[in-house]
Amino acid sequence: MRSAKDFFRPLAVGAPTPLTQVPARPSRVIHFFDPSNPKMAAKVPGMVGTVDVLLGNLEDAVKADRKEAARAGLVEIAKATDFGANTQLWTRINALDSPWALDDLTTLVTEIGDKLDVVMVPKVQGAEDIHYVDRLLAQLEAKAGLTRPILVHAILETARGMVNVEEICGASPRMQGLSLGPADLAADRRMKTTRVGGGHPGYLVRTDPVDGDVQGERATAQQDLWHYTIARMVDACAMHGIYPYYGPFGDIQDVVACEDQFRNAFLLGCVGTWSLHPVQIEIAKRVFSPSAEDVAHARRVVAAMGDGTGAVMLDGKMEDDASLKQCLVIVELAERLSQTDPALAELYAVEPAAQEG
Ligand SMILES: CC(C)(COP(=O)(O)OP(=O)(O)OC[C@H]1O[C@@H](n2cnc3c(N)ncnc32)[C@H](O)[C@@H]1OP(=O)(O)O)[C@@H](O)C(=O)NCCC(=O)NCCSC(=O)C[C@H](O)C(=O)O
Ligand SMILES: [Mg+2]
Repeated sequence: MRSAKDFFRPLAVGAPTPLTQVPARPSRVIHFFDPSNPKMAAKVPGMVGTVDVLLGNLEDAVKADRKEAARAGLVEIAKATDFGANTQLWTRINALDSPWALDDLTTLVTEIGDKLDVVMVPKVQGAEDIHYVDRLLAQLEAKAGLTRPILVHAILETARGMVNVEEICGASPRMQGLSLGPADLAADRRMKTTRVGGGHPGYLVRTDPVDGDVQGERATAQQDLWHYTIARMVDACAMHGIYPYYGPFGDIQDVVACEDQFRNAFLLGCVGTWSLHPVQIEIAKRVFSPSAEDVAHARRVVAAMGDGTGAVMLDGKMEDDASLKQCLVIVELAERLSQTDPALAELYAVEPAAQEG
């Protein structure tokens, strides 16, 4: 473990100084594309400004014999594309135990490191994986002459990674956030699901029998398979000042259940999610932006609470310091999103002066 004094020192001579705070840029939707797929790659320039993050995926979903093509394709796209101020470029590299991860990092940082905001690392098991990437990134940044550090995002998709979630979040000042990898995590945990995220109709609770009639009609309610996992991620991220995200929802056609899954994650504290197909982009943006009603209510509470102390009644409900703090989360998120999204600025009626602050 590094001492507190060393924690924010560069890990290689000439590497940029680590950030003490993760930049709070909108990342409601992390849109995955396969850079080796010509049809998807052609769509990327047109998606700039419509998604918060464009992620060139090099790992799973890219066939083994397309790994080099995907890496080269991402370099080409990054060099040719102006991502503007409101869309970040991220990548998901191959797993650290694969034959491709080292070349992924070496090529991407030296070729397009100046355009790359975040490297997503899959199947992170513990702090040792982050330490490895941290040092390597510092060496490569120094070699490439980069002036700002590339951040790291870990995917939780093993039981060991989940058990070590707190140490992963705190392993480096580069840590930007965590995503849930429900498909790999389910397999590693030996869960009996066969889906990429989402629920399962068999995971339910049933009301008690009436008059001992166990065969009688009894209401059931499907439960959320991911509640425990997401809640743990959210706490670990909040503790370390980094951001939690849901992950993939593989049933592309079921836009209704997709929205439900995204909203559960939003309500529990996640700041964004992945989109795997263009149809999921608008869902993610809508769900991870607070509603106009919630923003208006939150502002009323903030106004009613004055100096923030004491308790007041508003619409028959008690408001105090703790509800004020929840409302400030909503108001601050709305103001941050309004700075990059004119439609939301209008929806939330944010004054231009507030947008600049
Ligand atoms: C899921 C898909 C394979 C579906 O692709 P396709 O069959 O081509 O869908 P459509 O015909 O509906 O596509 C319509 C047009 O849209 C383009 N398209 C599709 N997806 C994308 C995209 N992601 N970005 C940009 N453009 C896209 C198609 O090319 C069509 O174009 P056109 O013909 O010109 O109209 C496909 O969507 C896909 O591969 N998506 C990404 C999948 C992915 O990244 N998977 C990895 C992340 S999930 C994971 O890894 C699990 C996780 O790690 C865990 O453990 O849980
Ligand atoms: Mg996975």
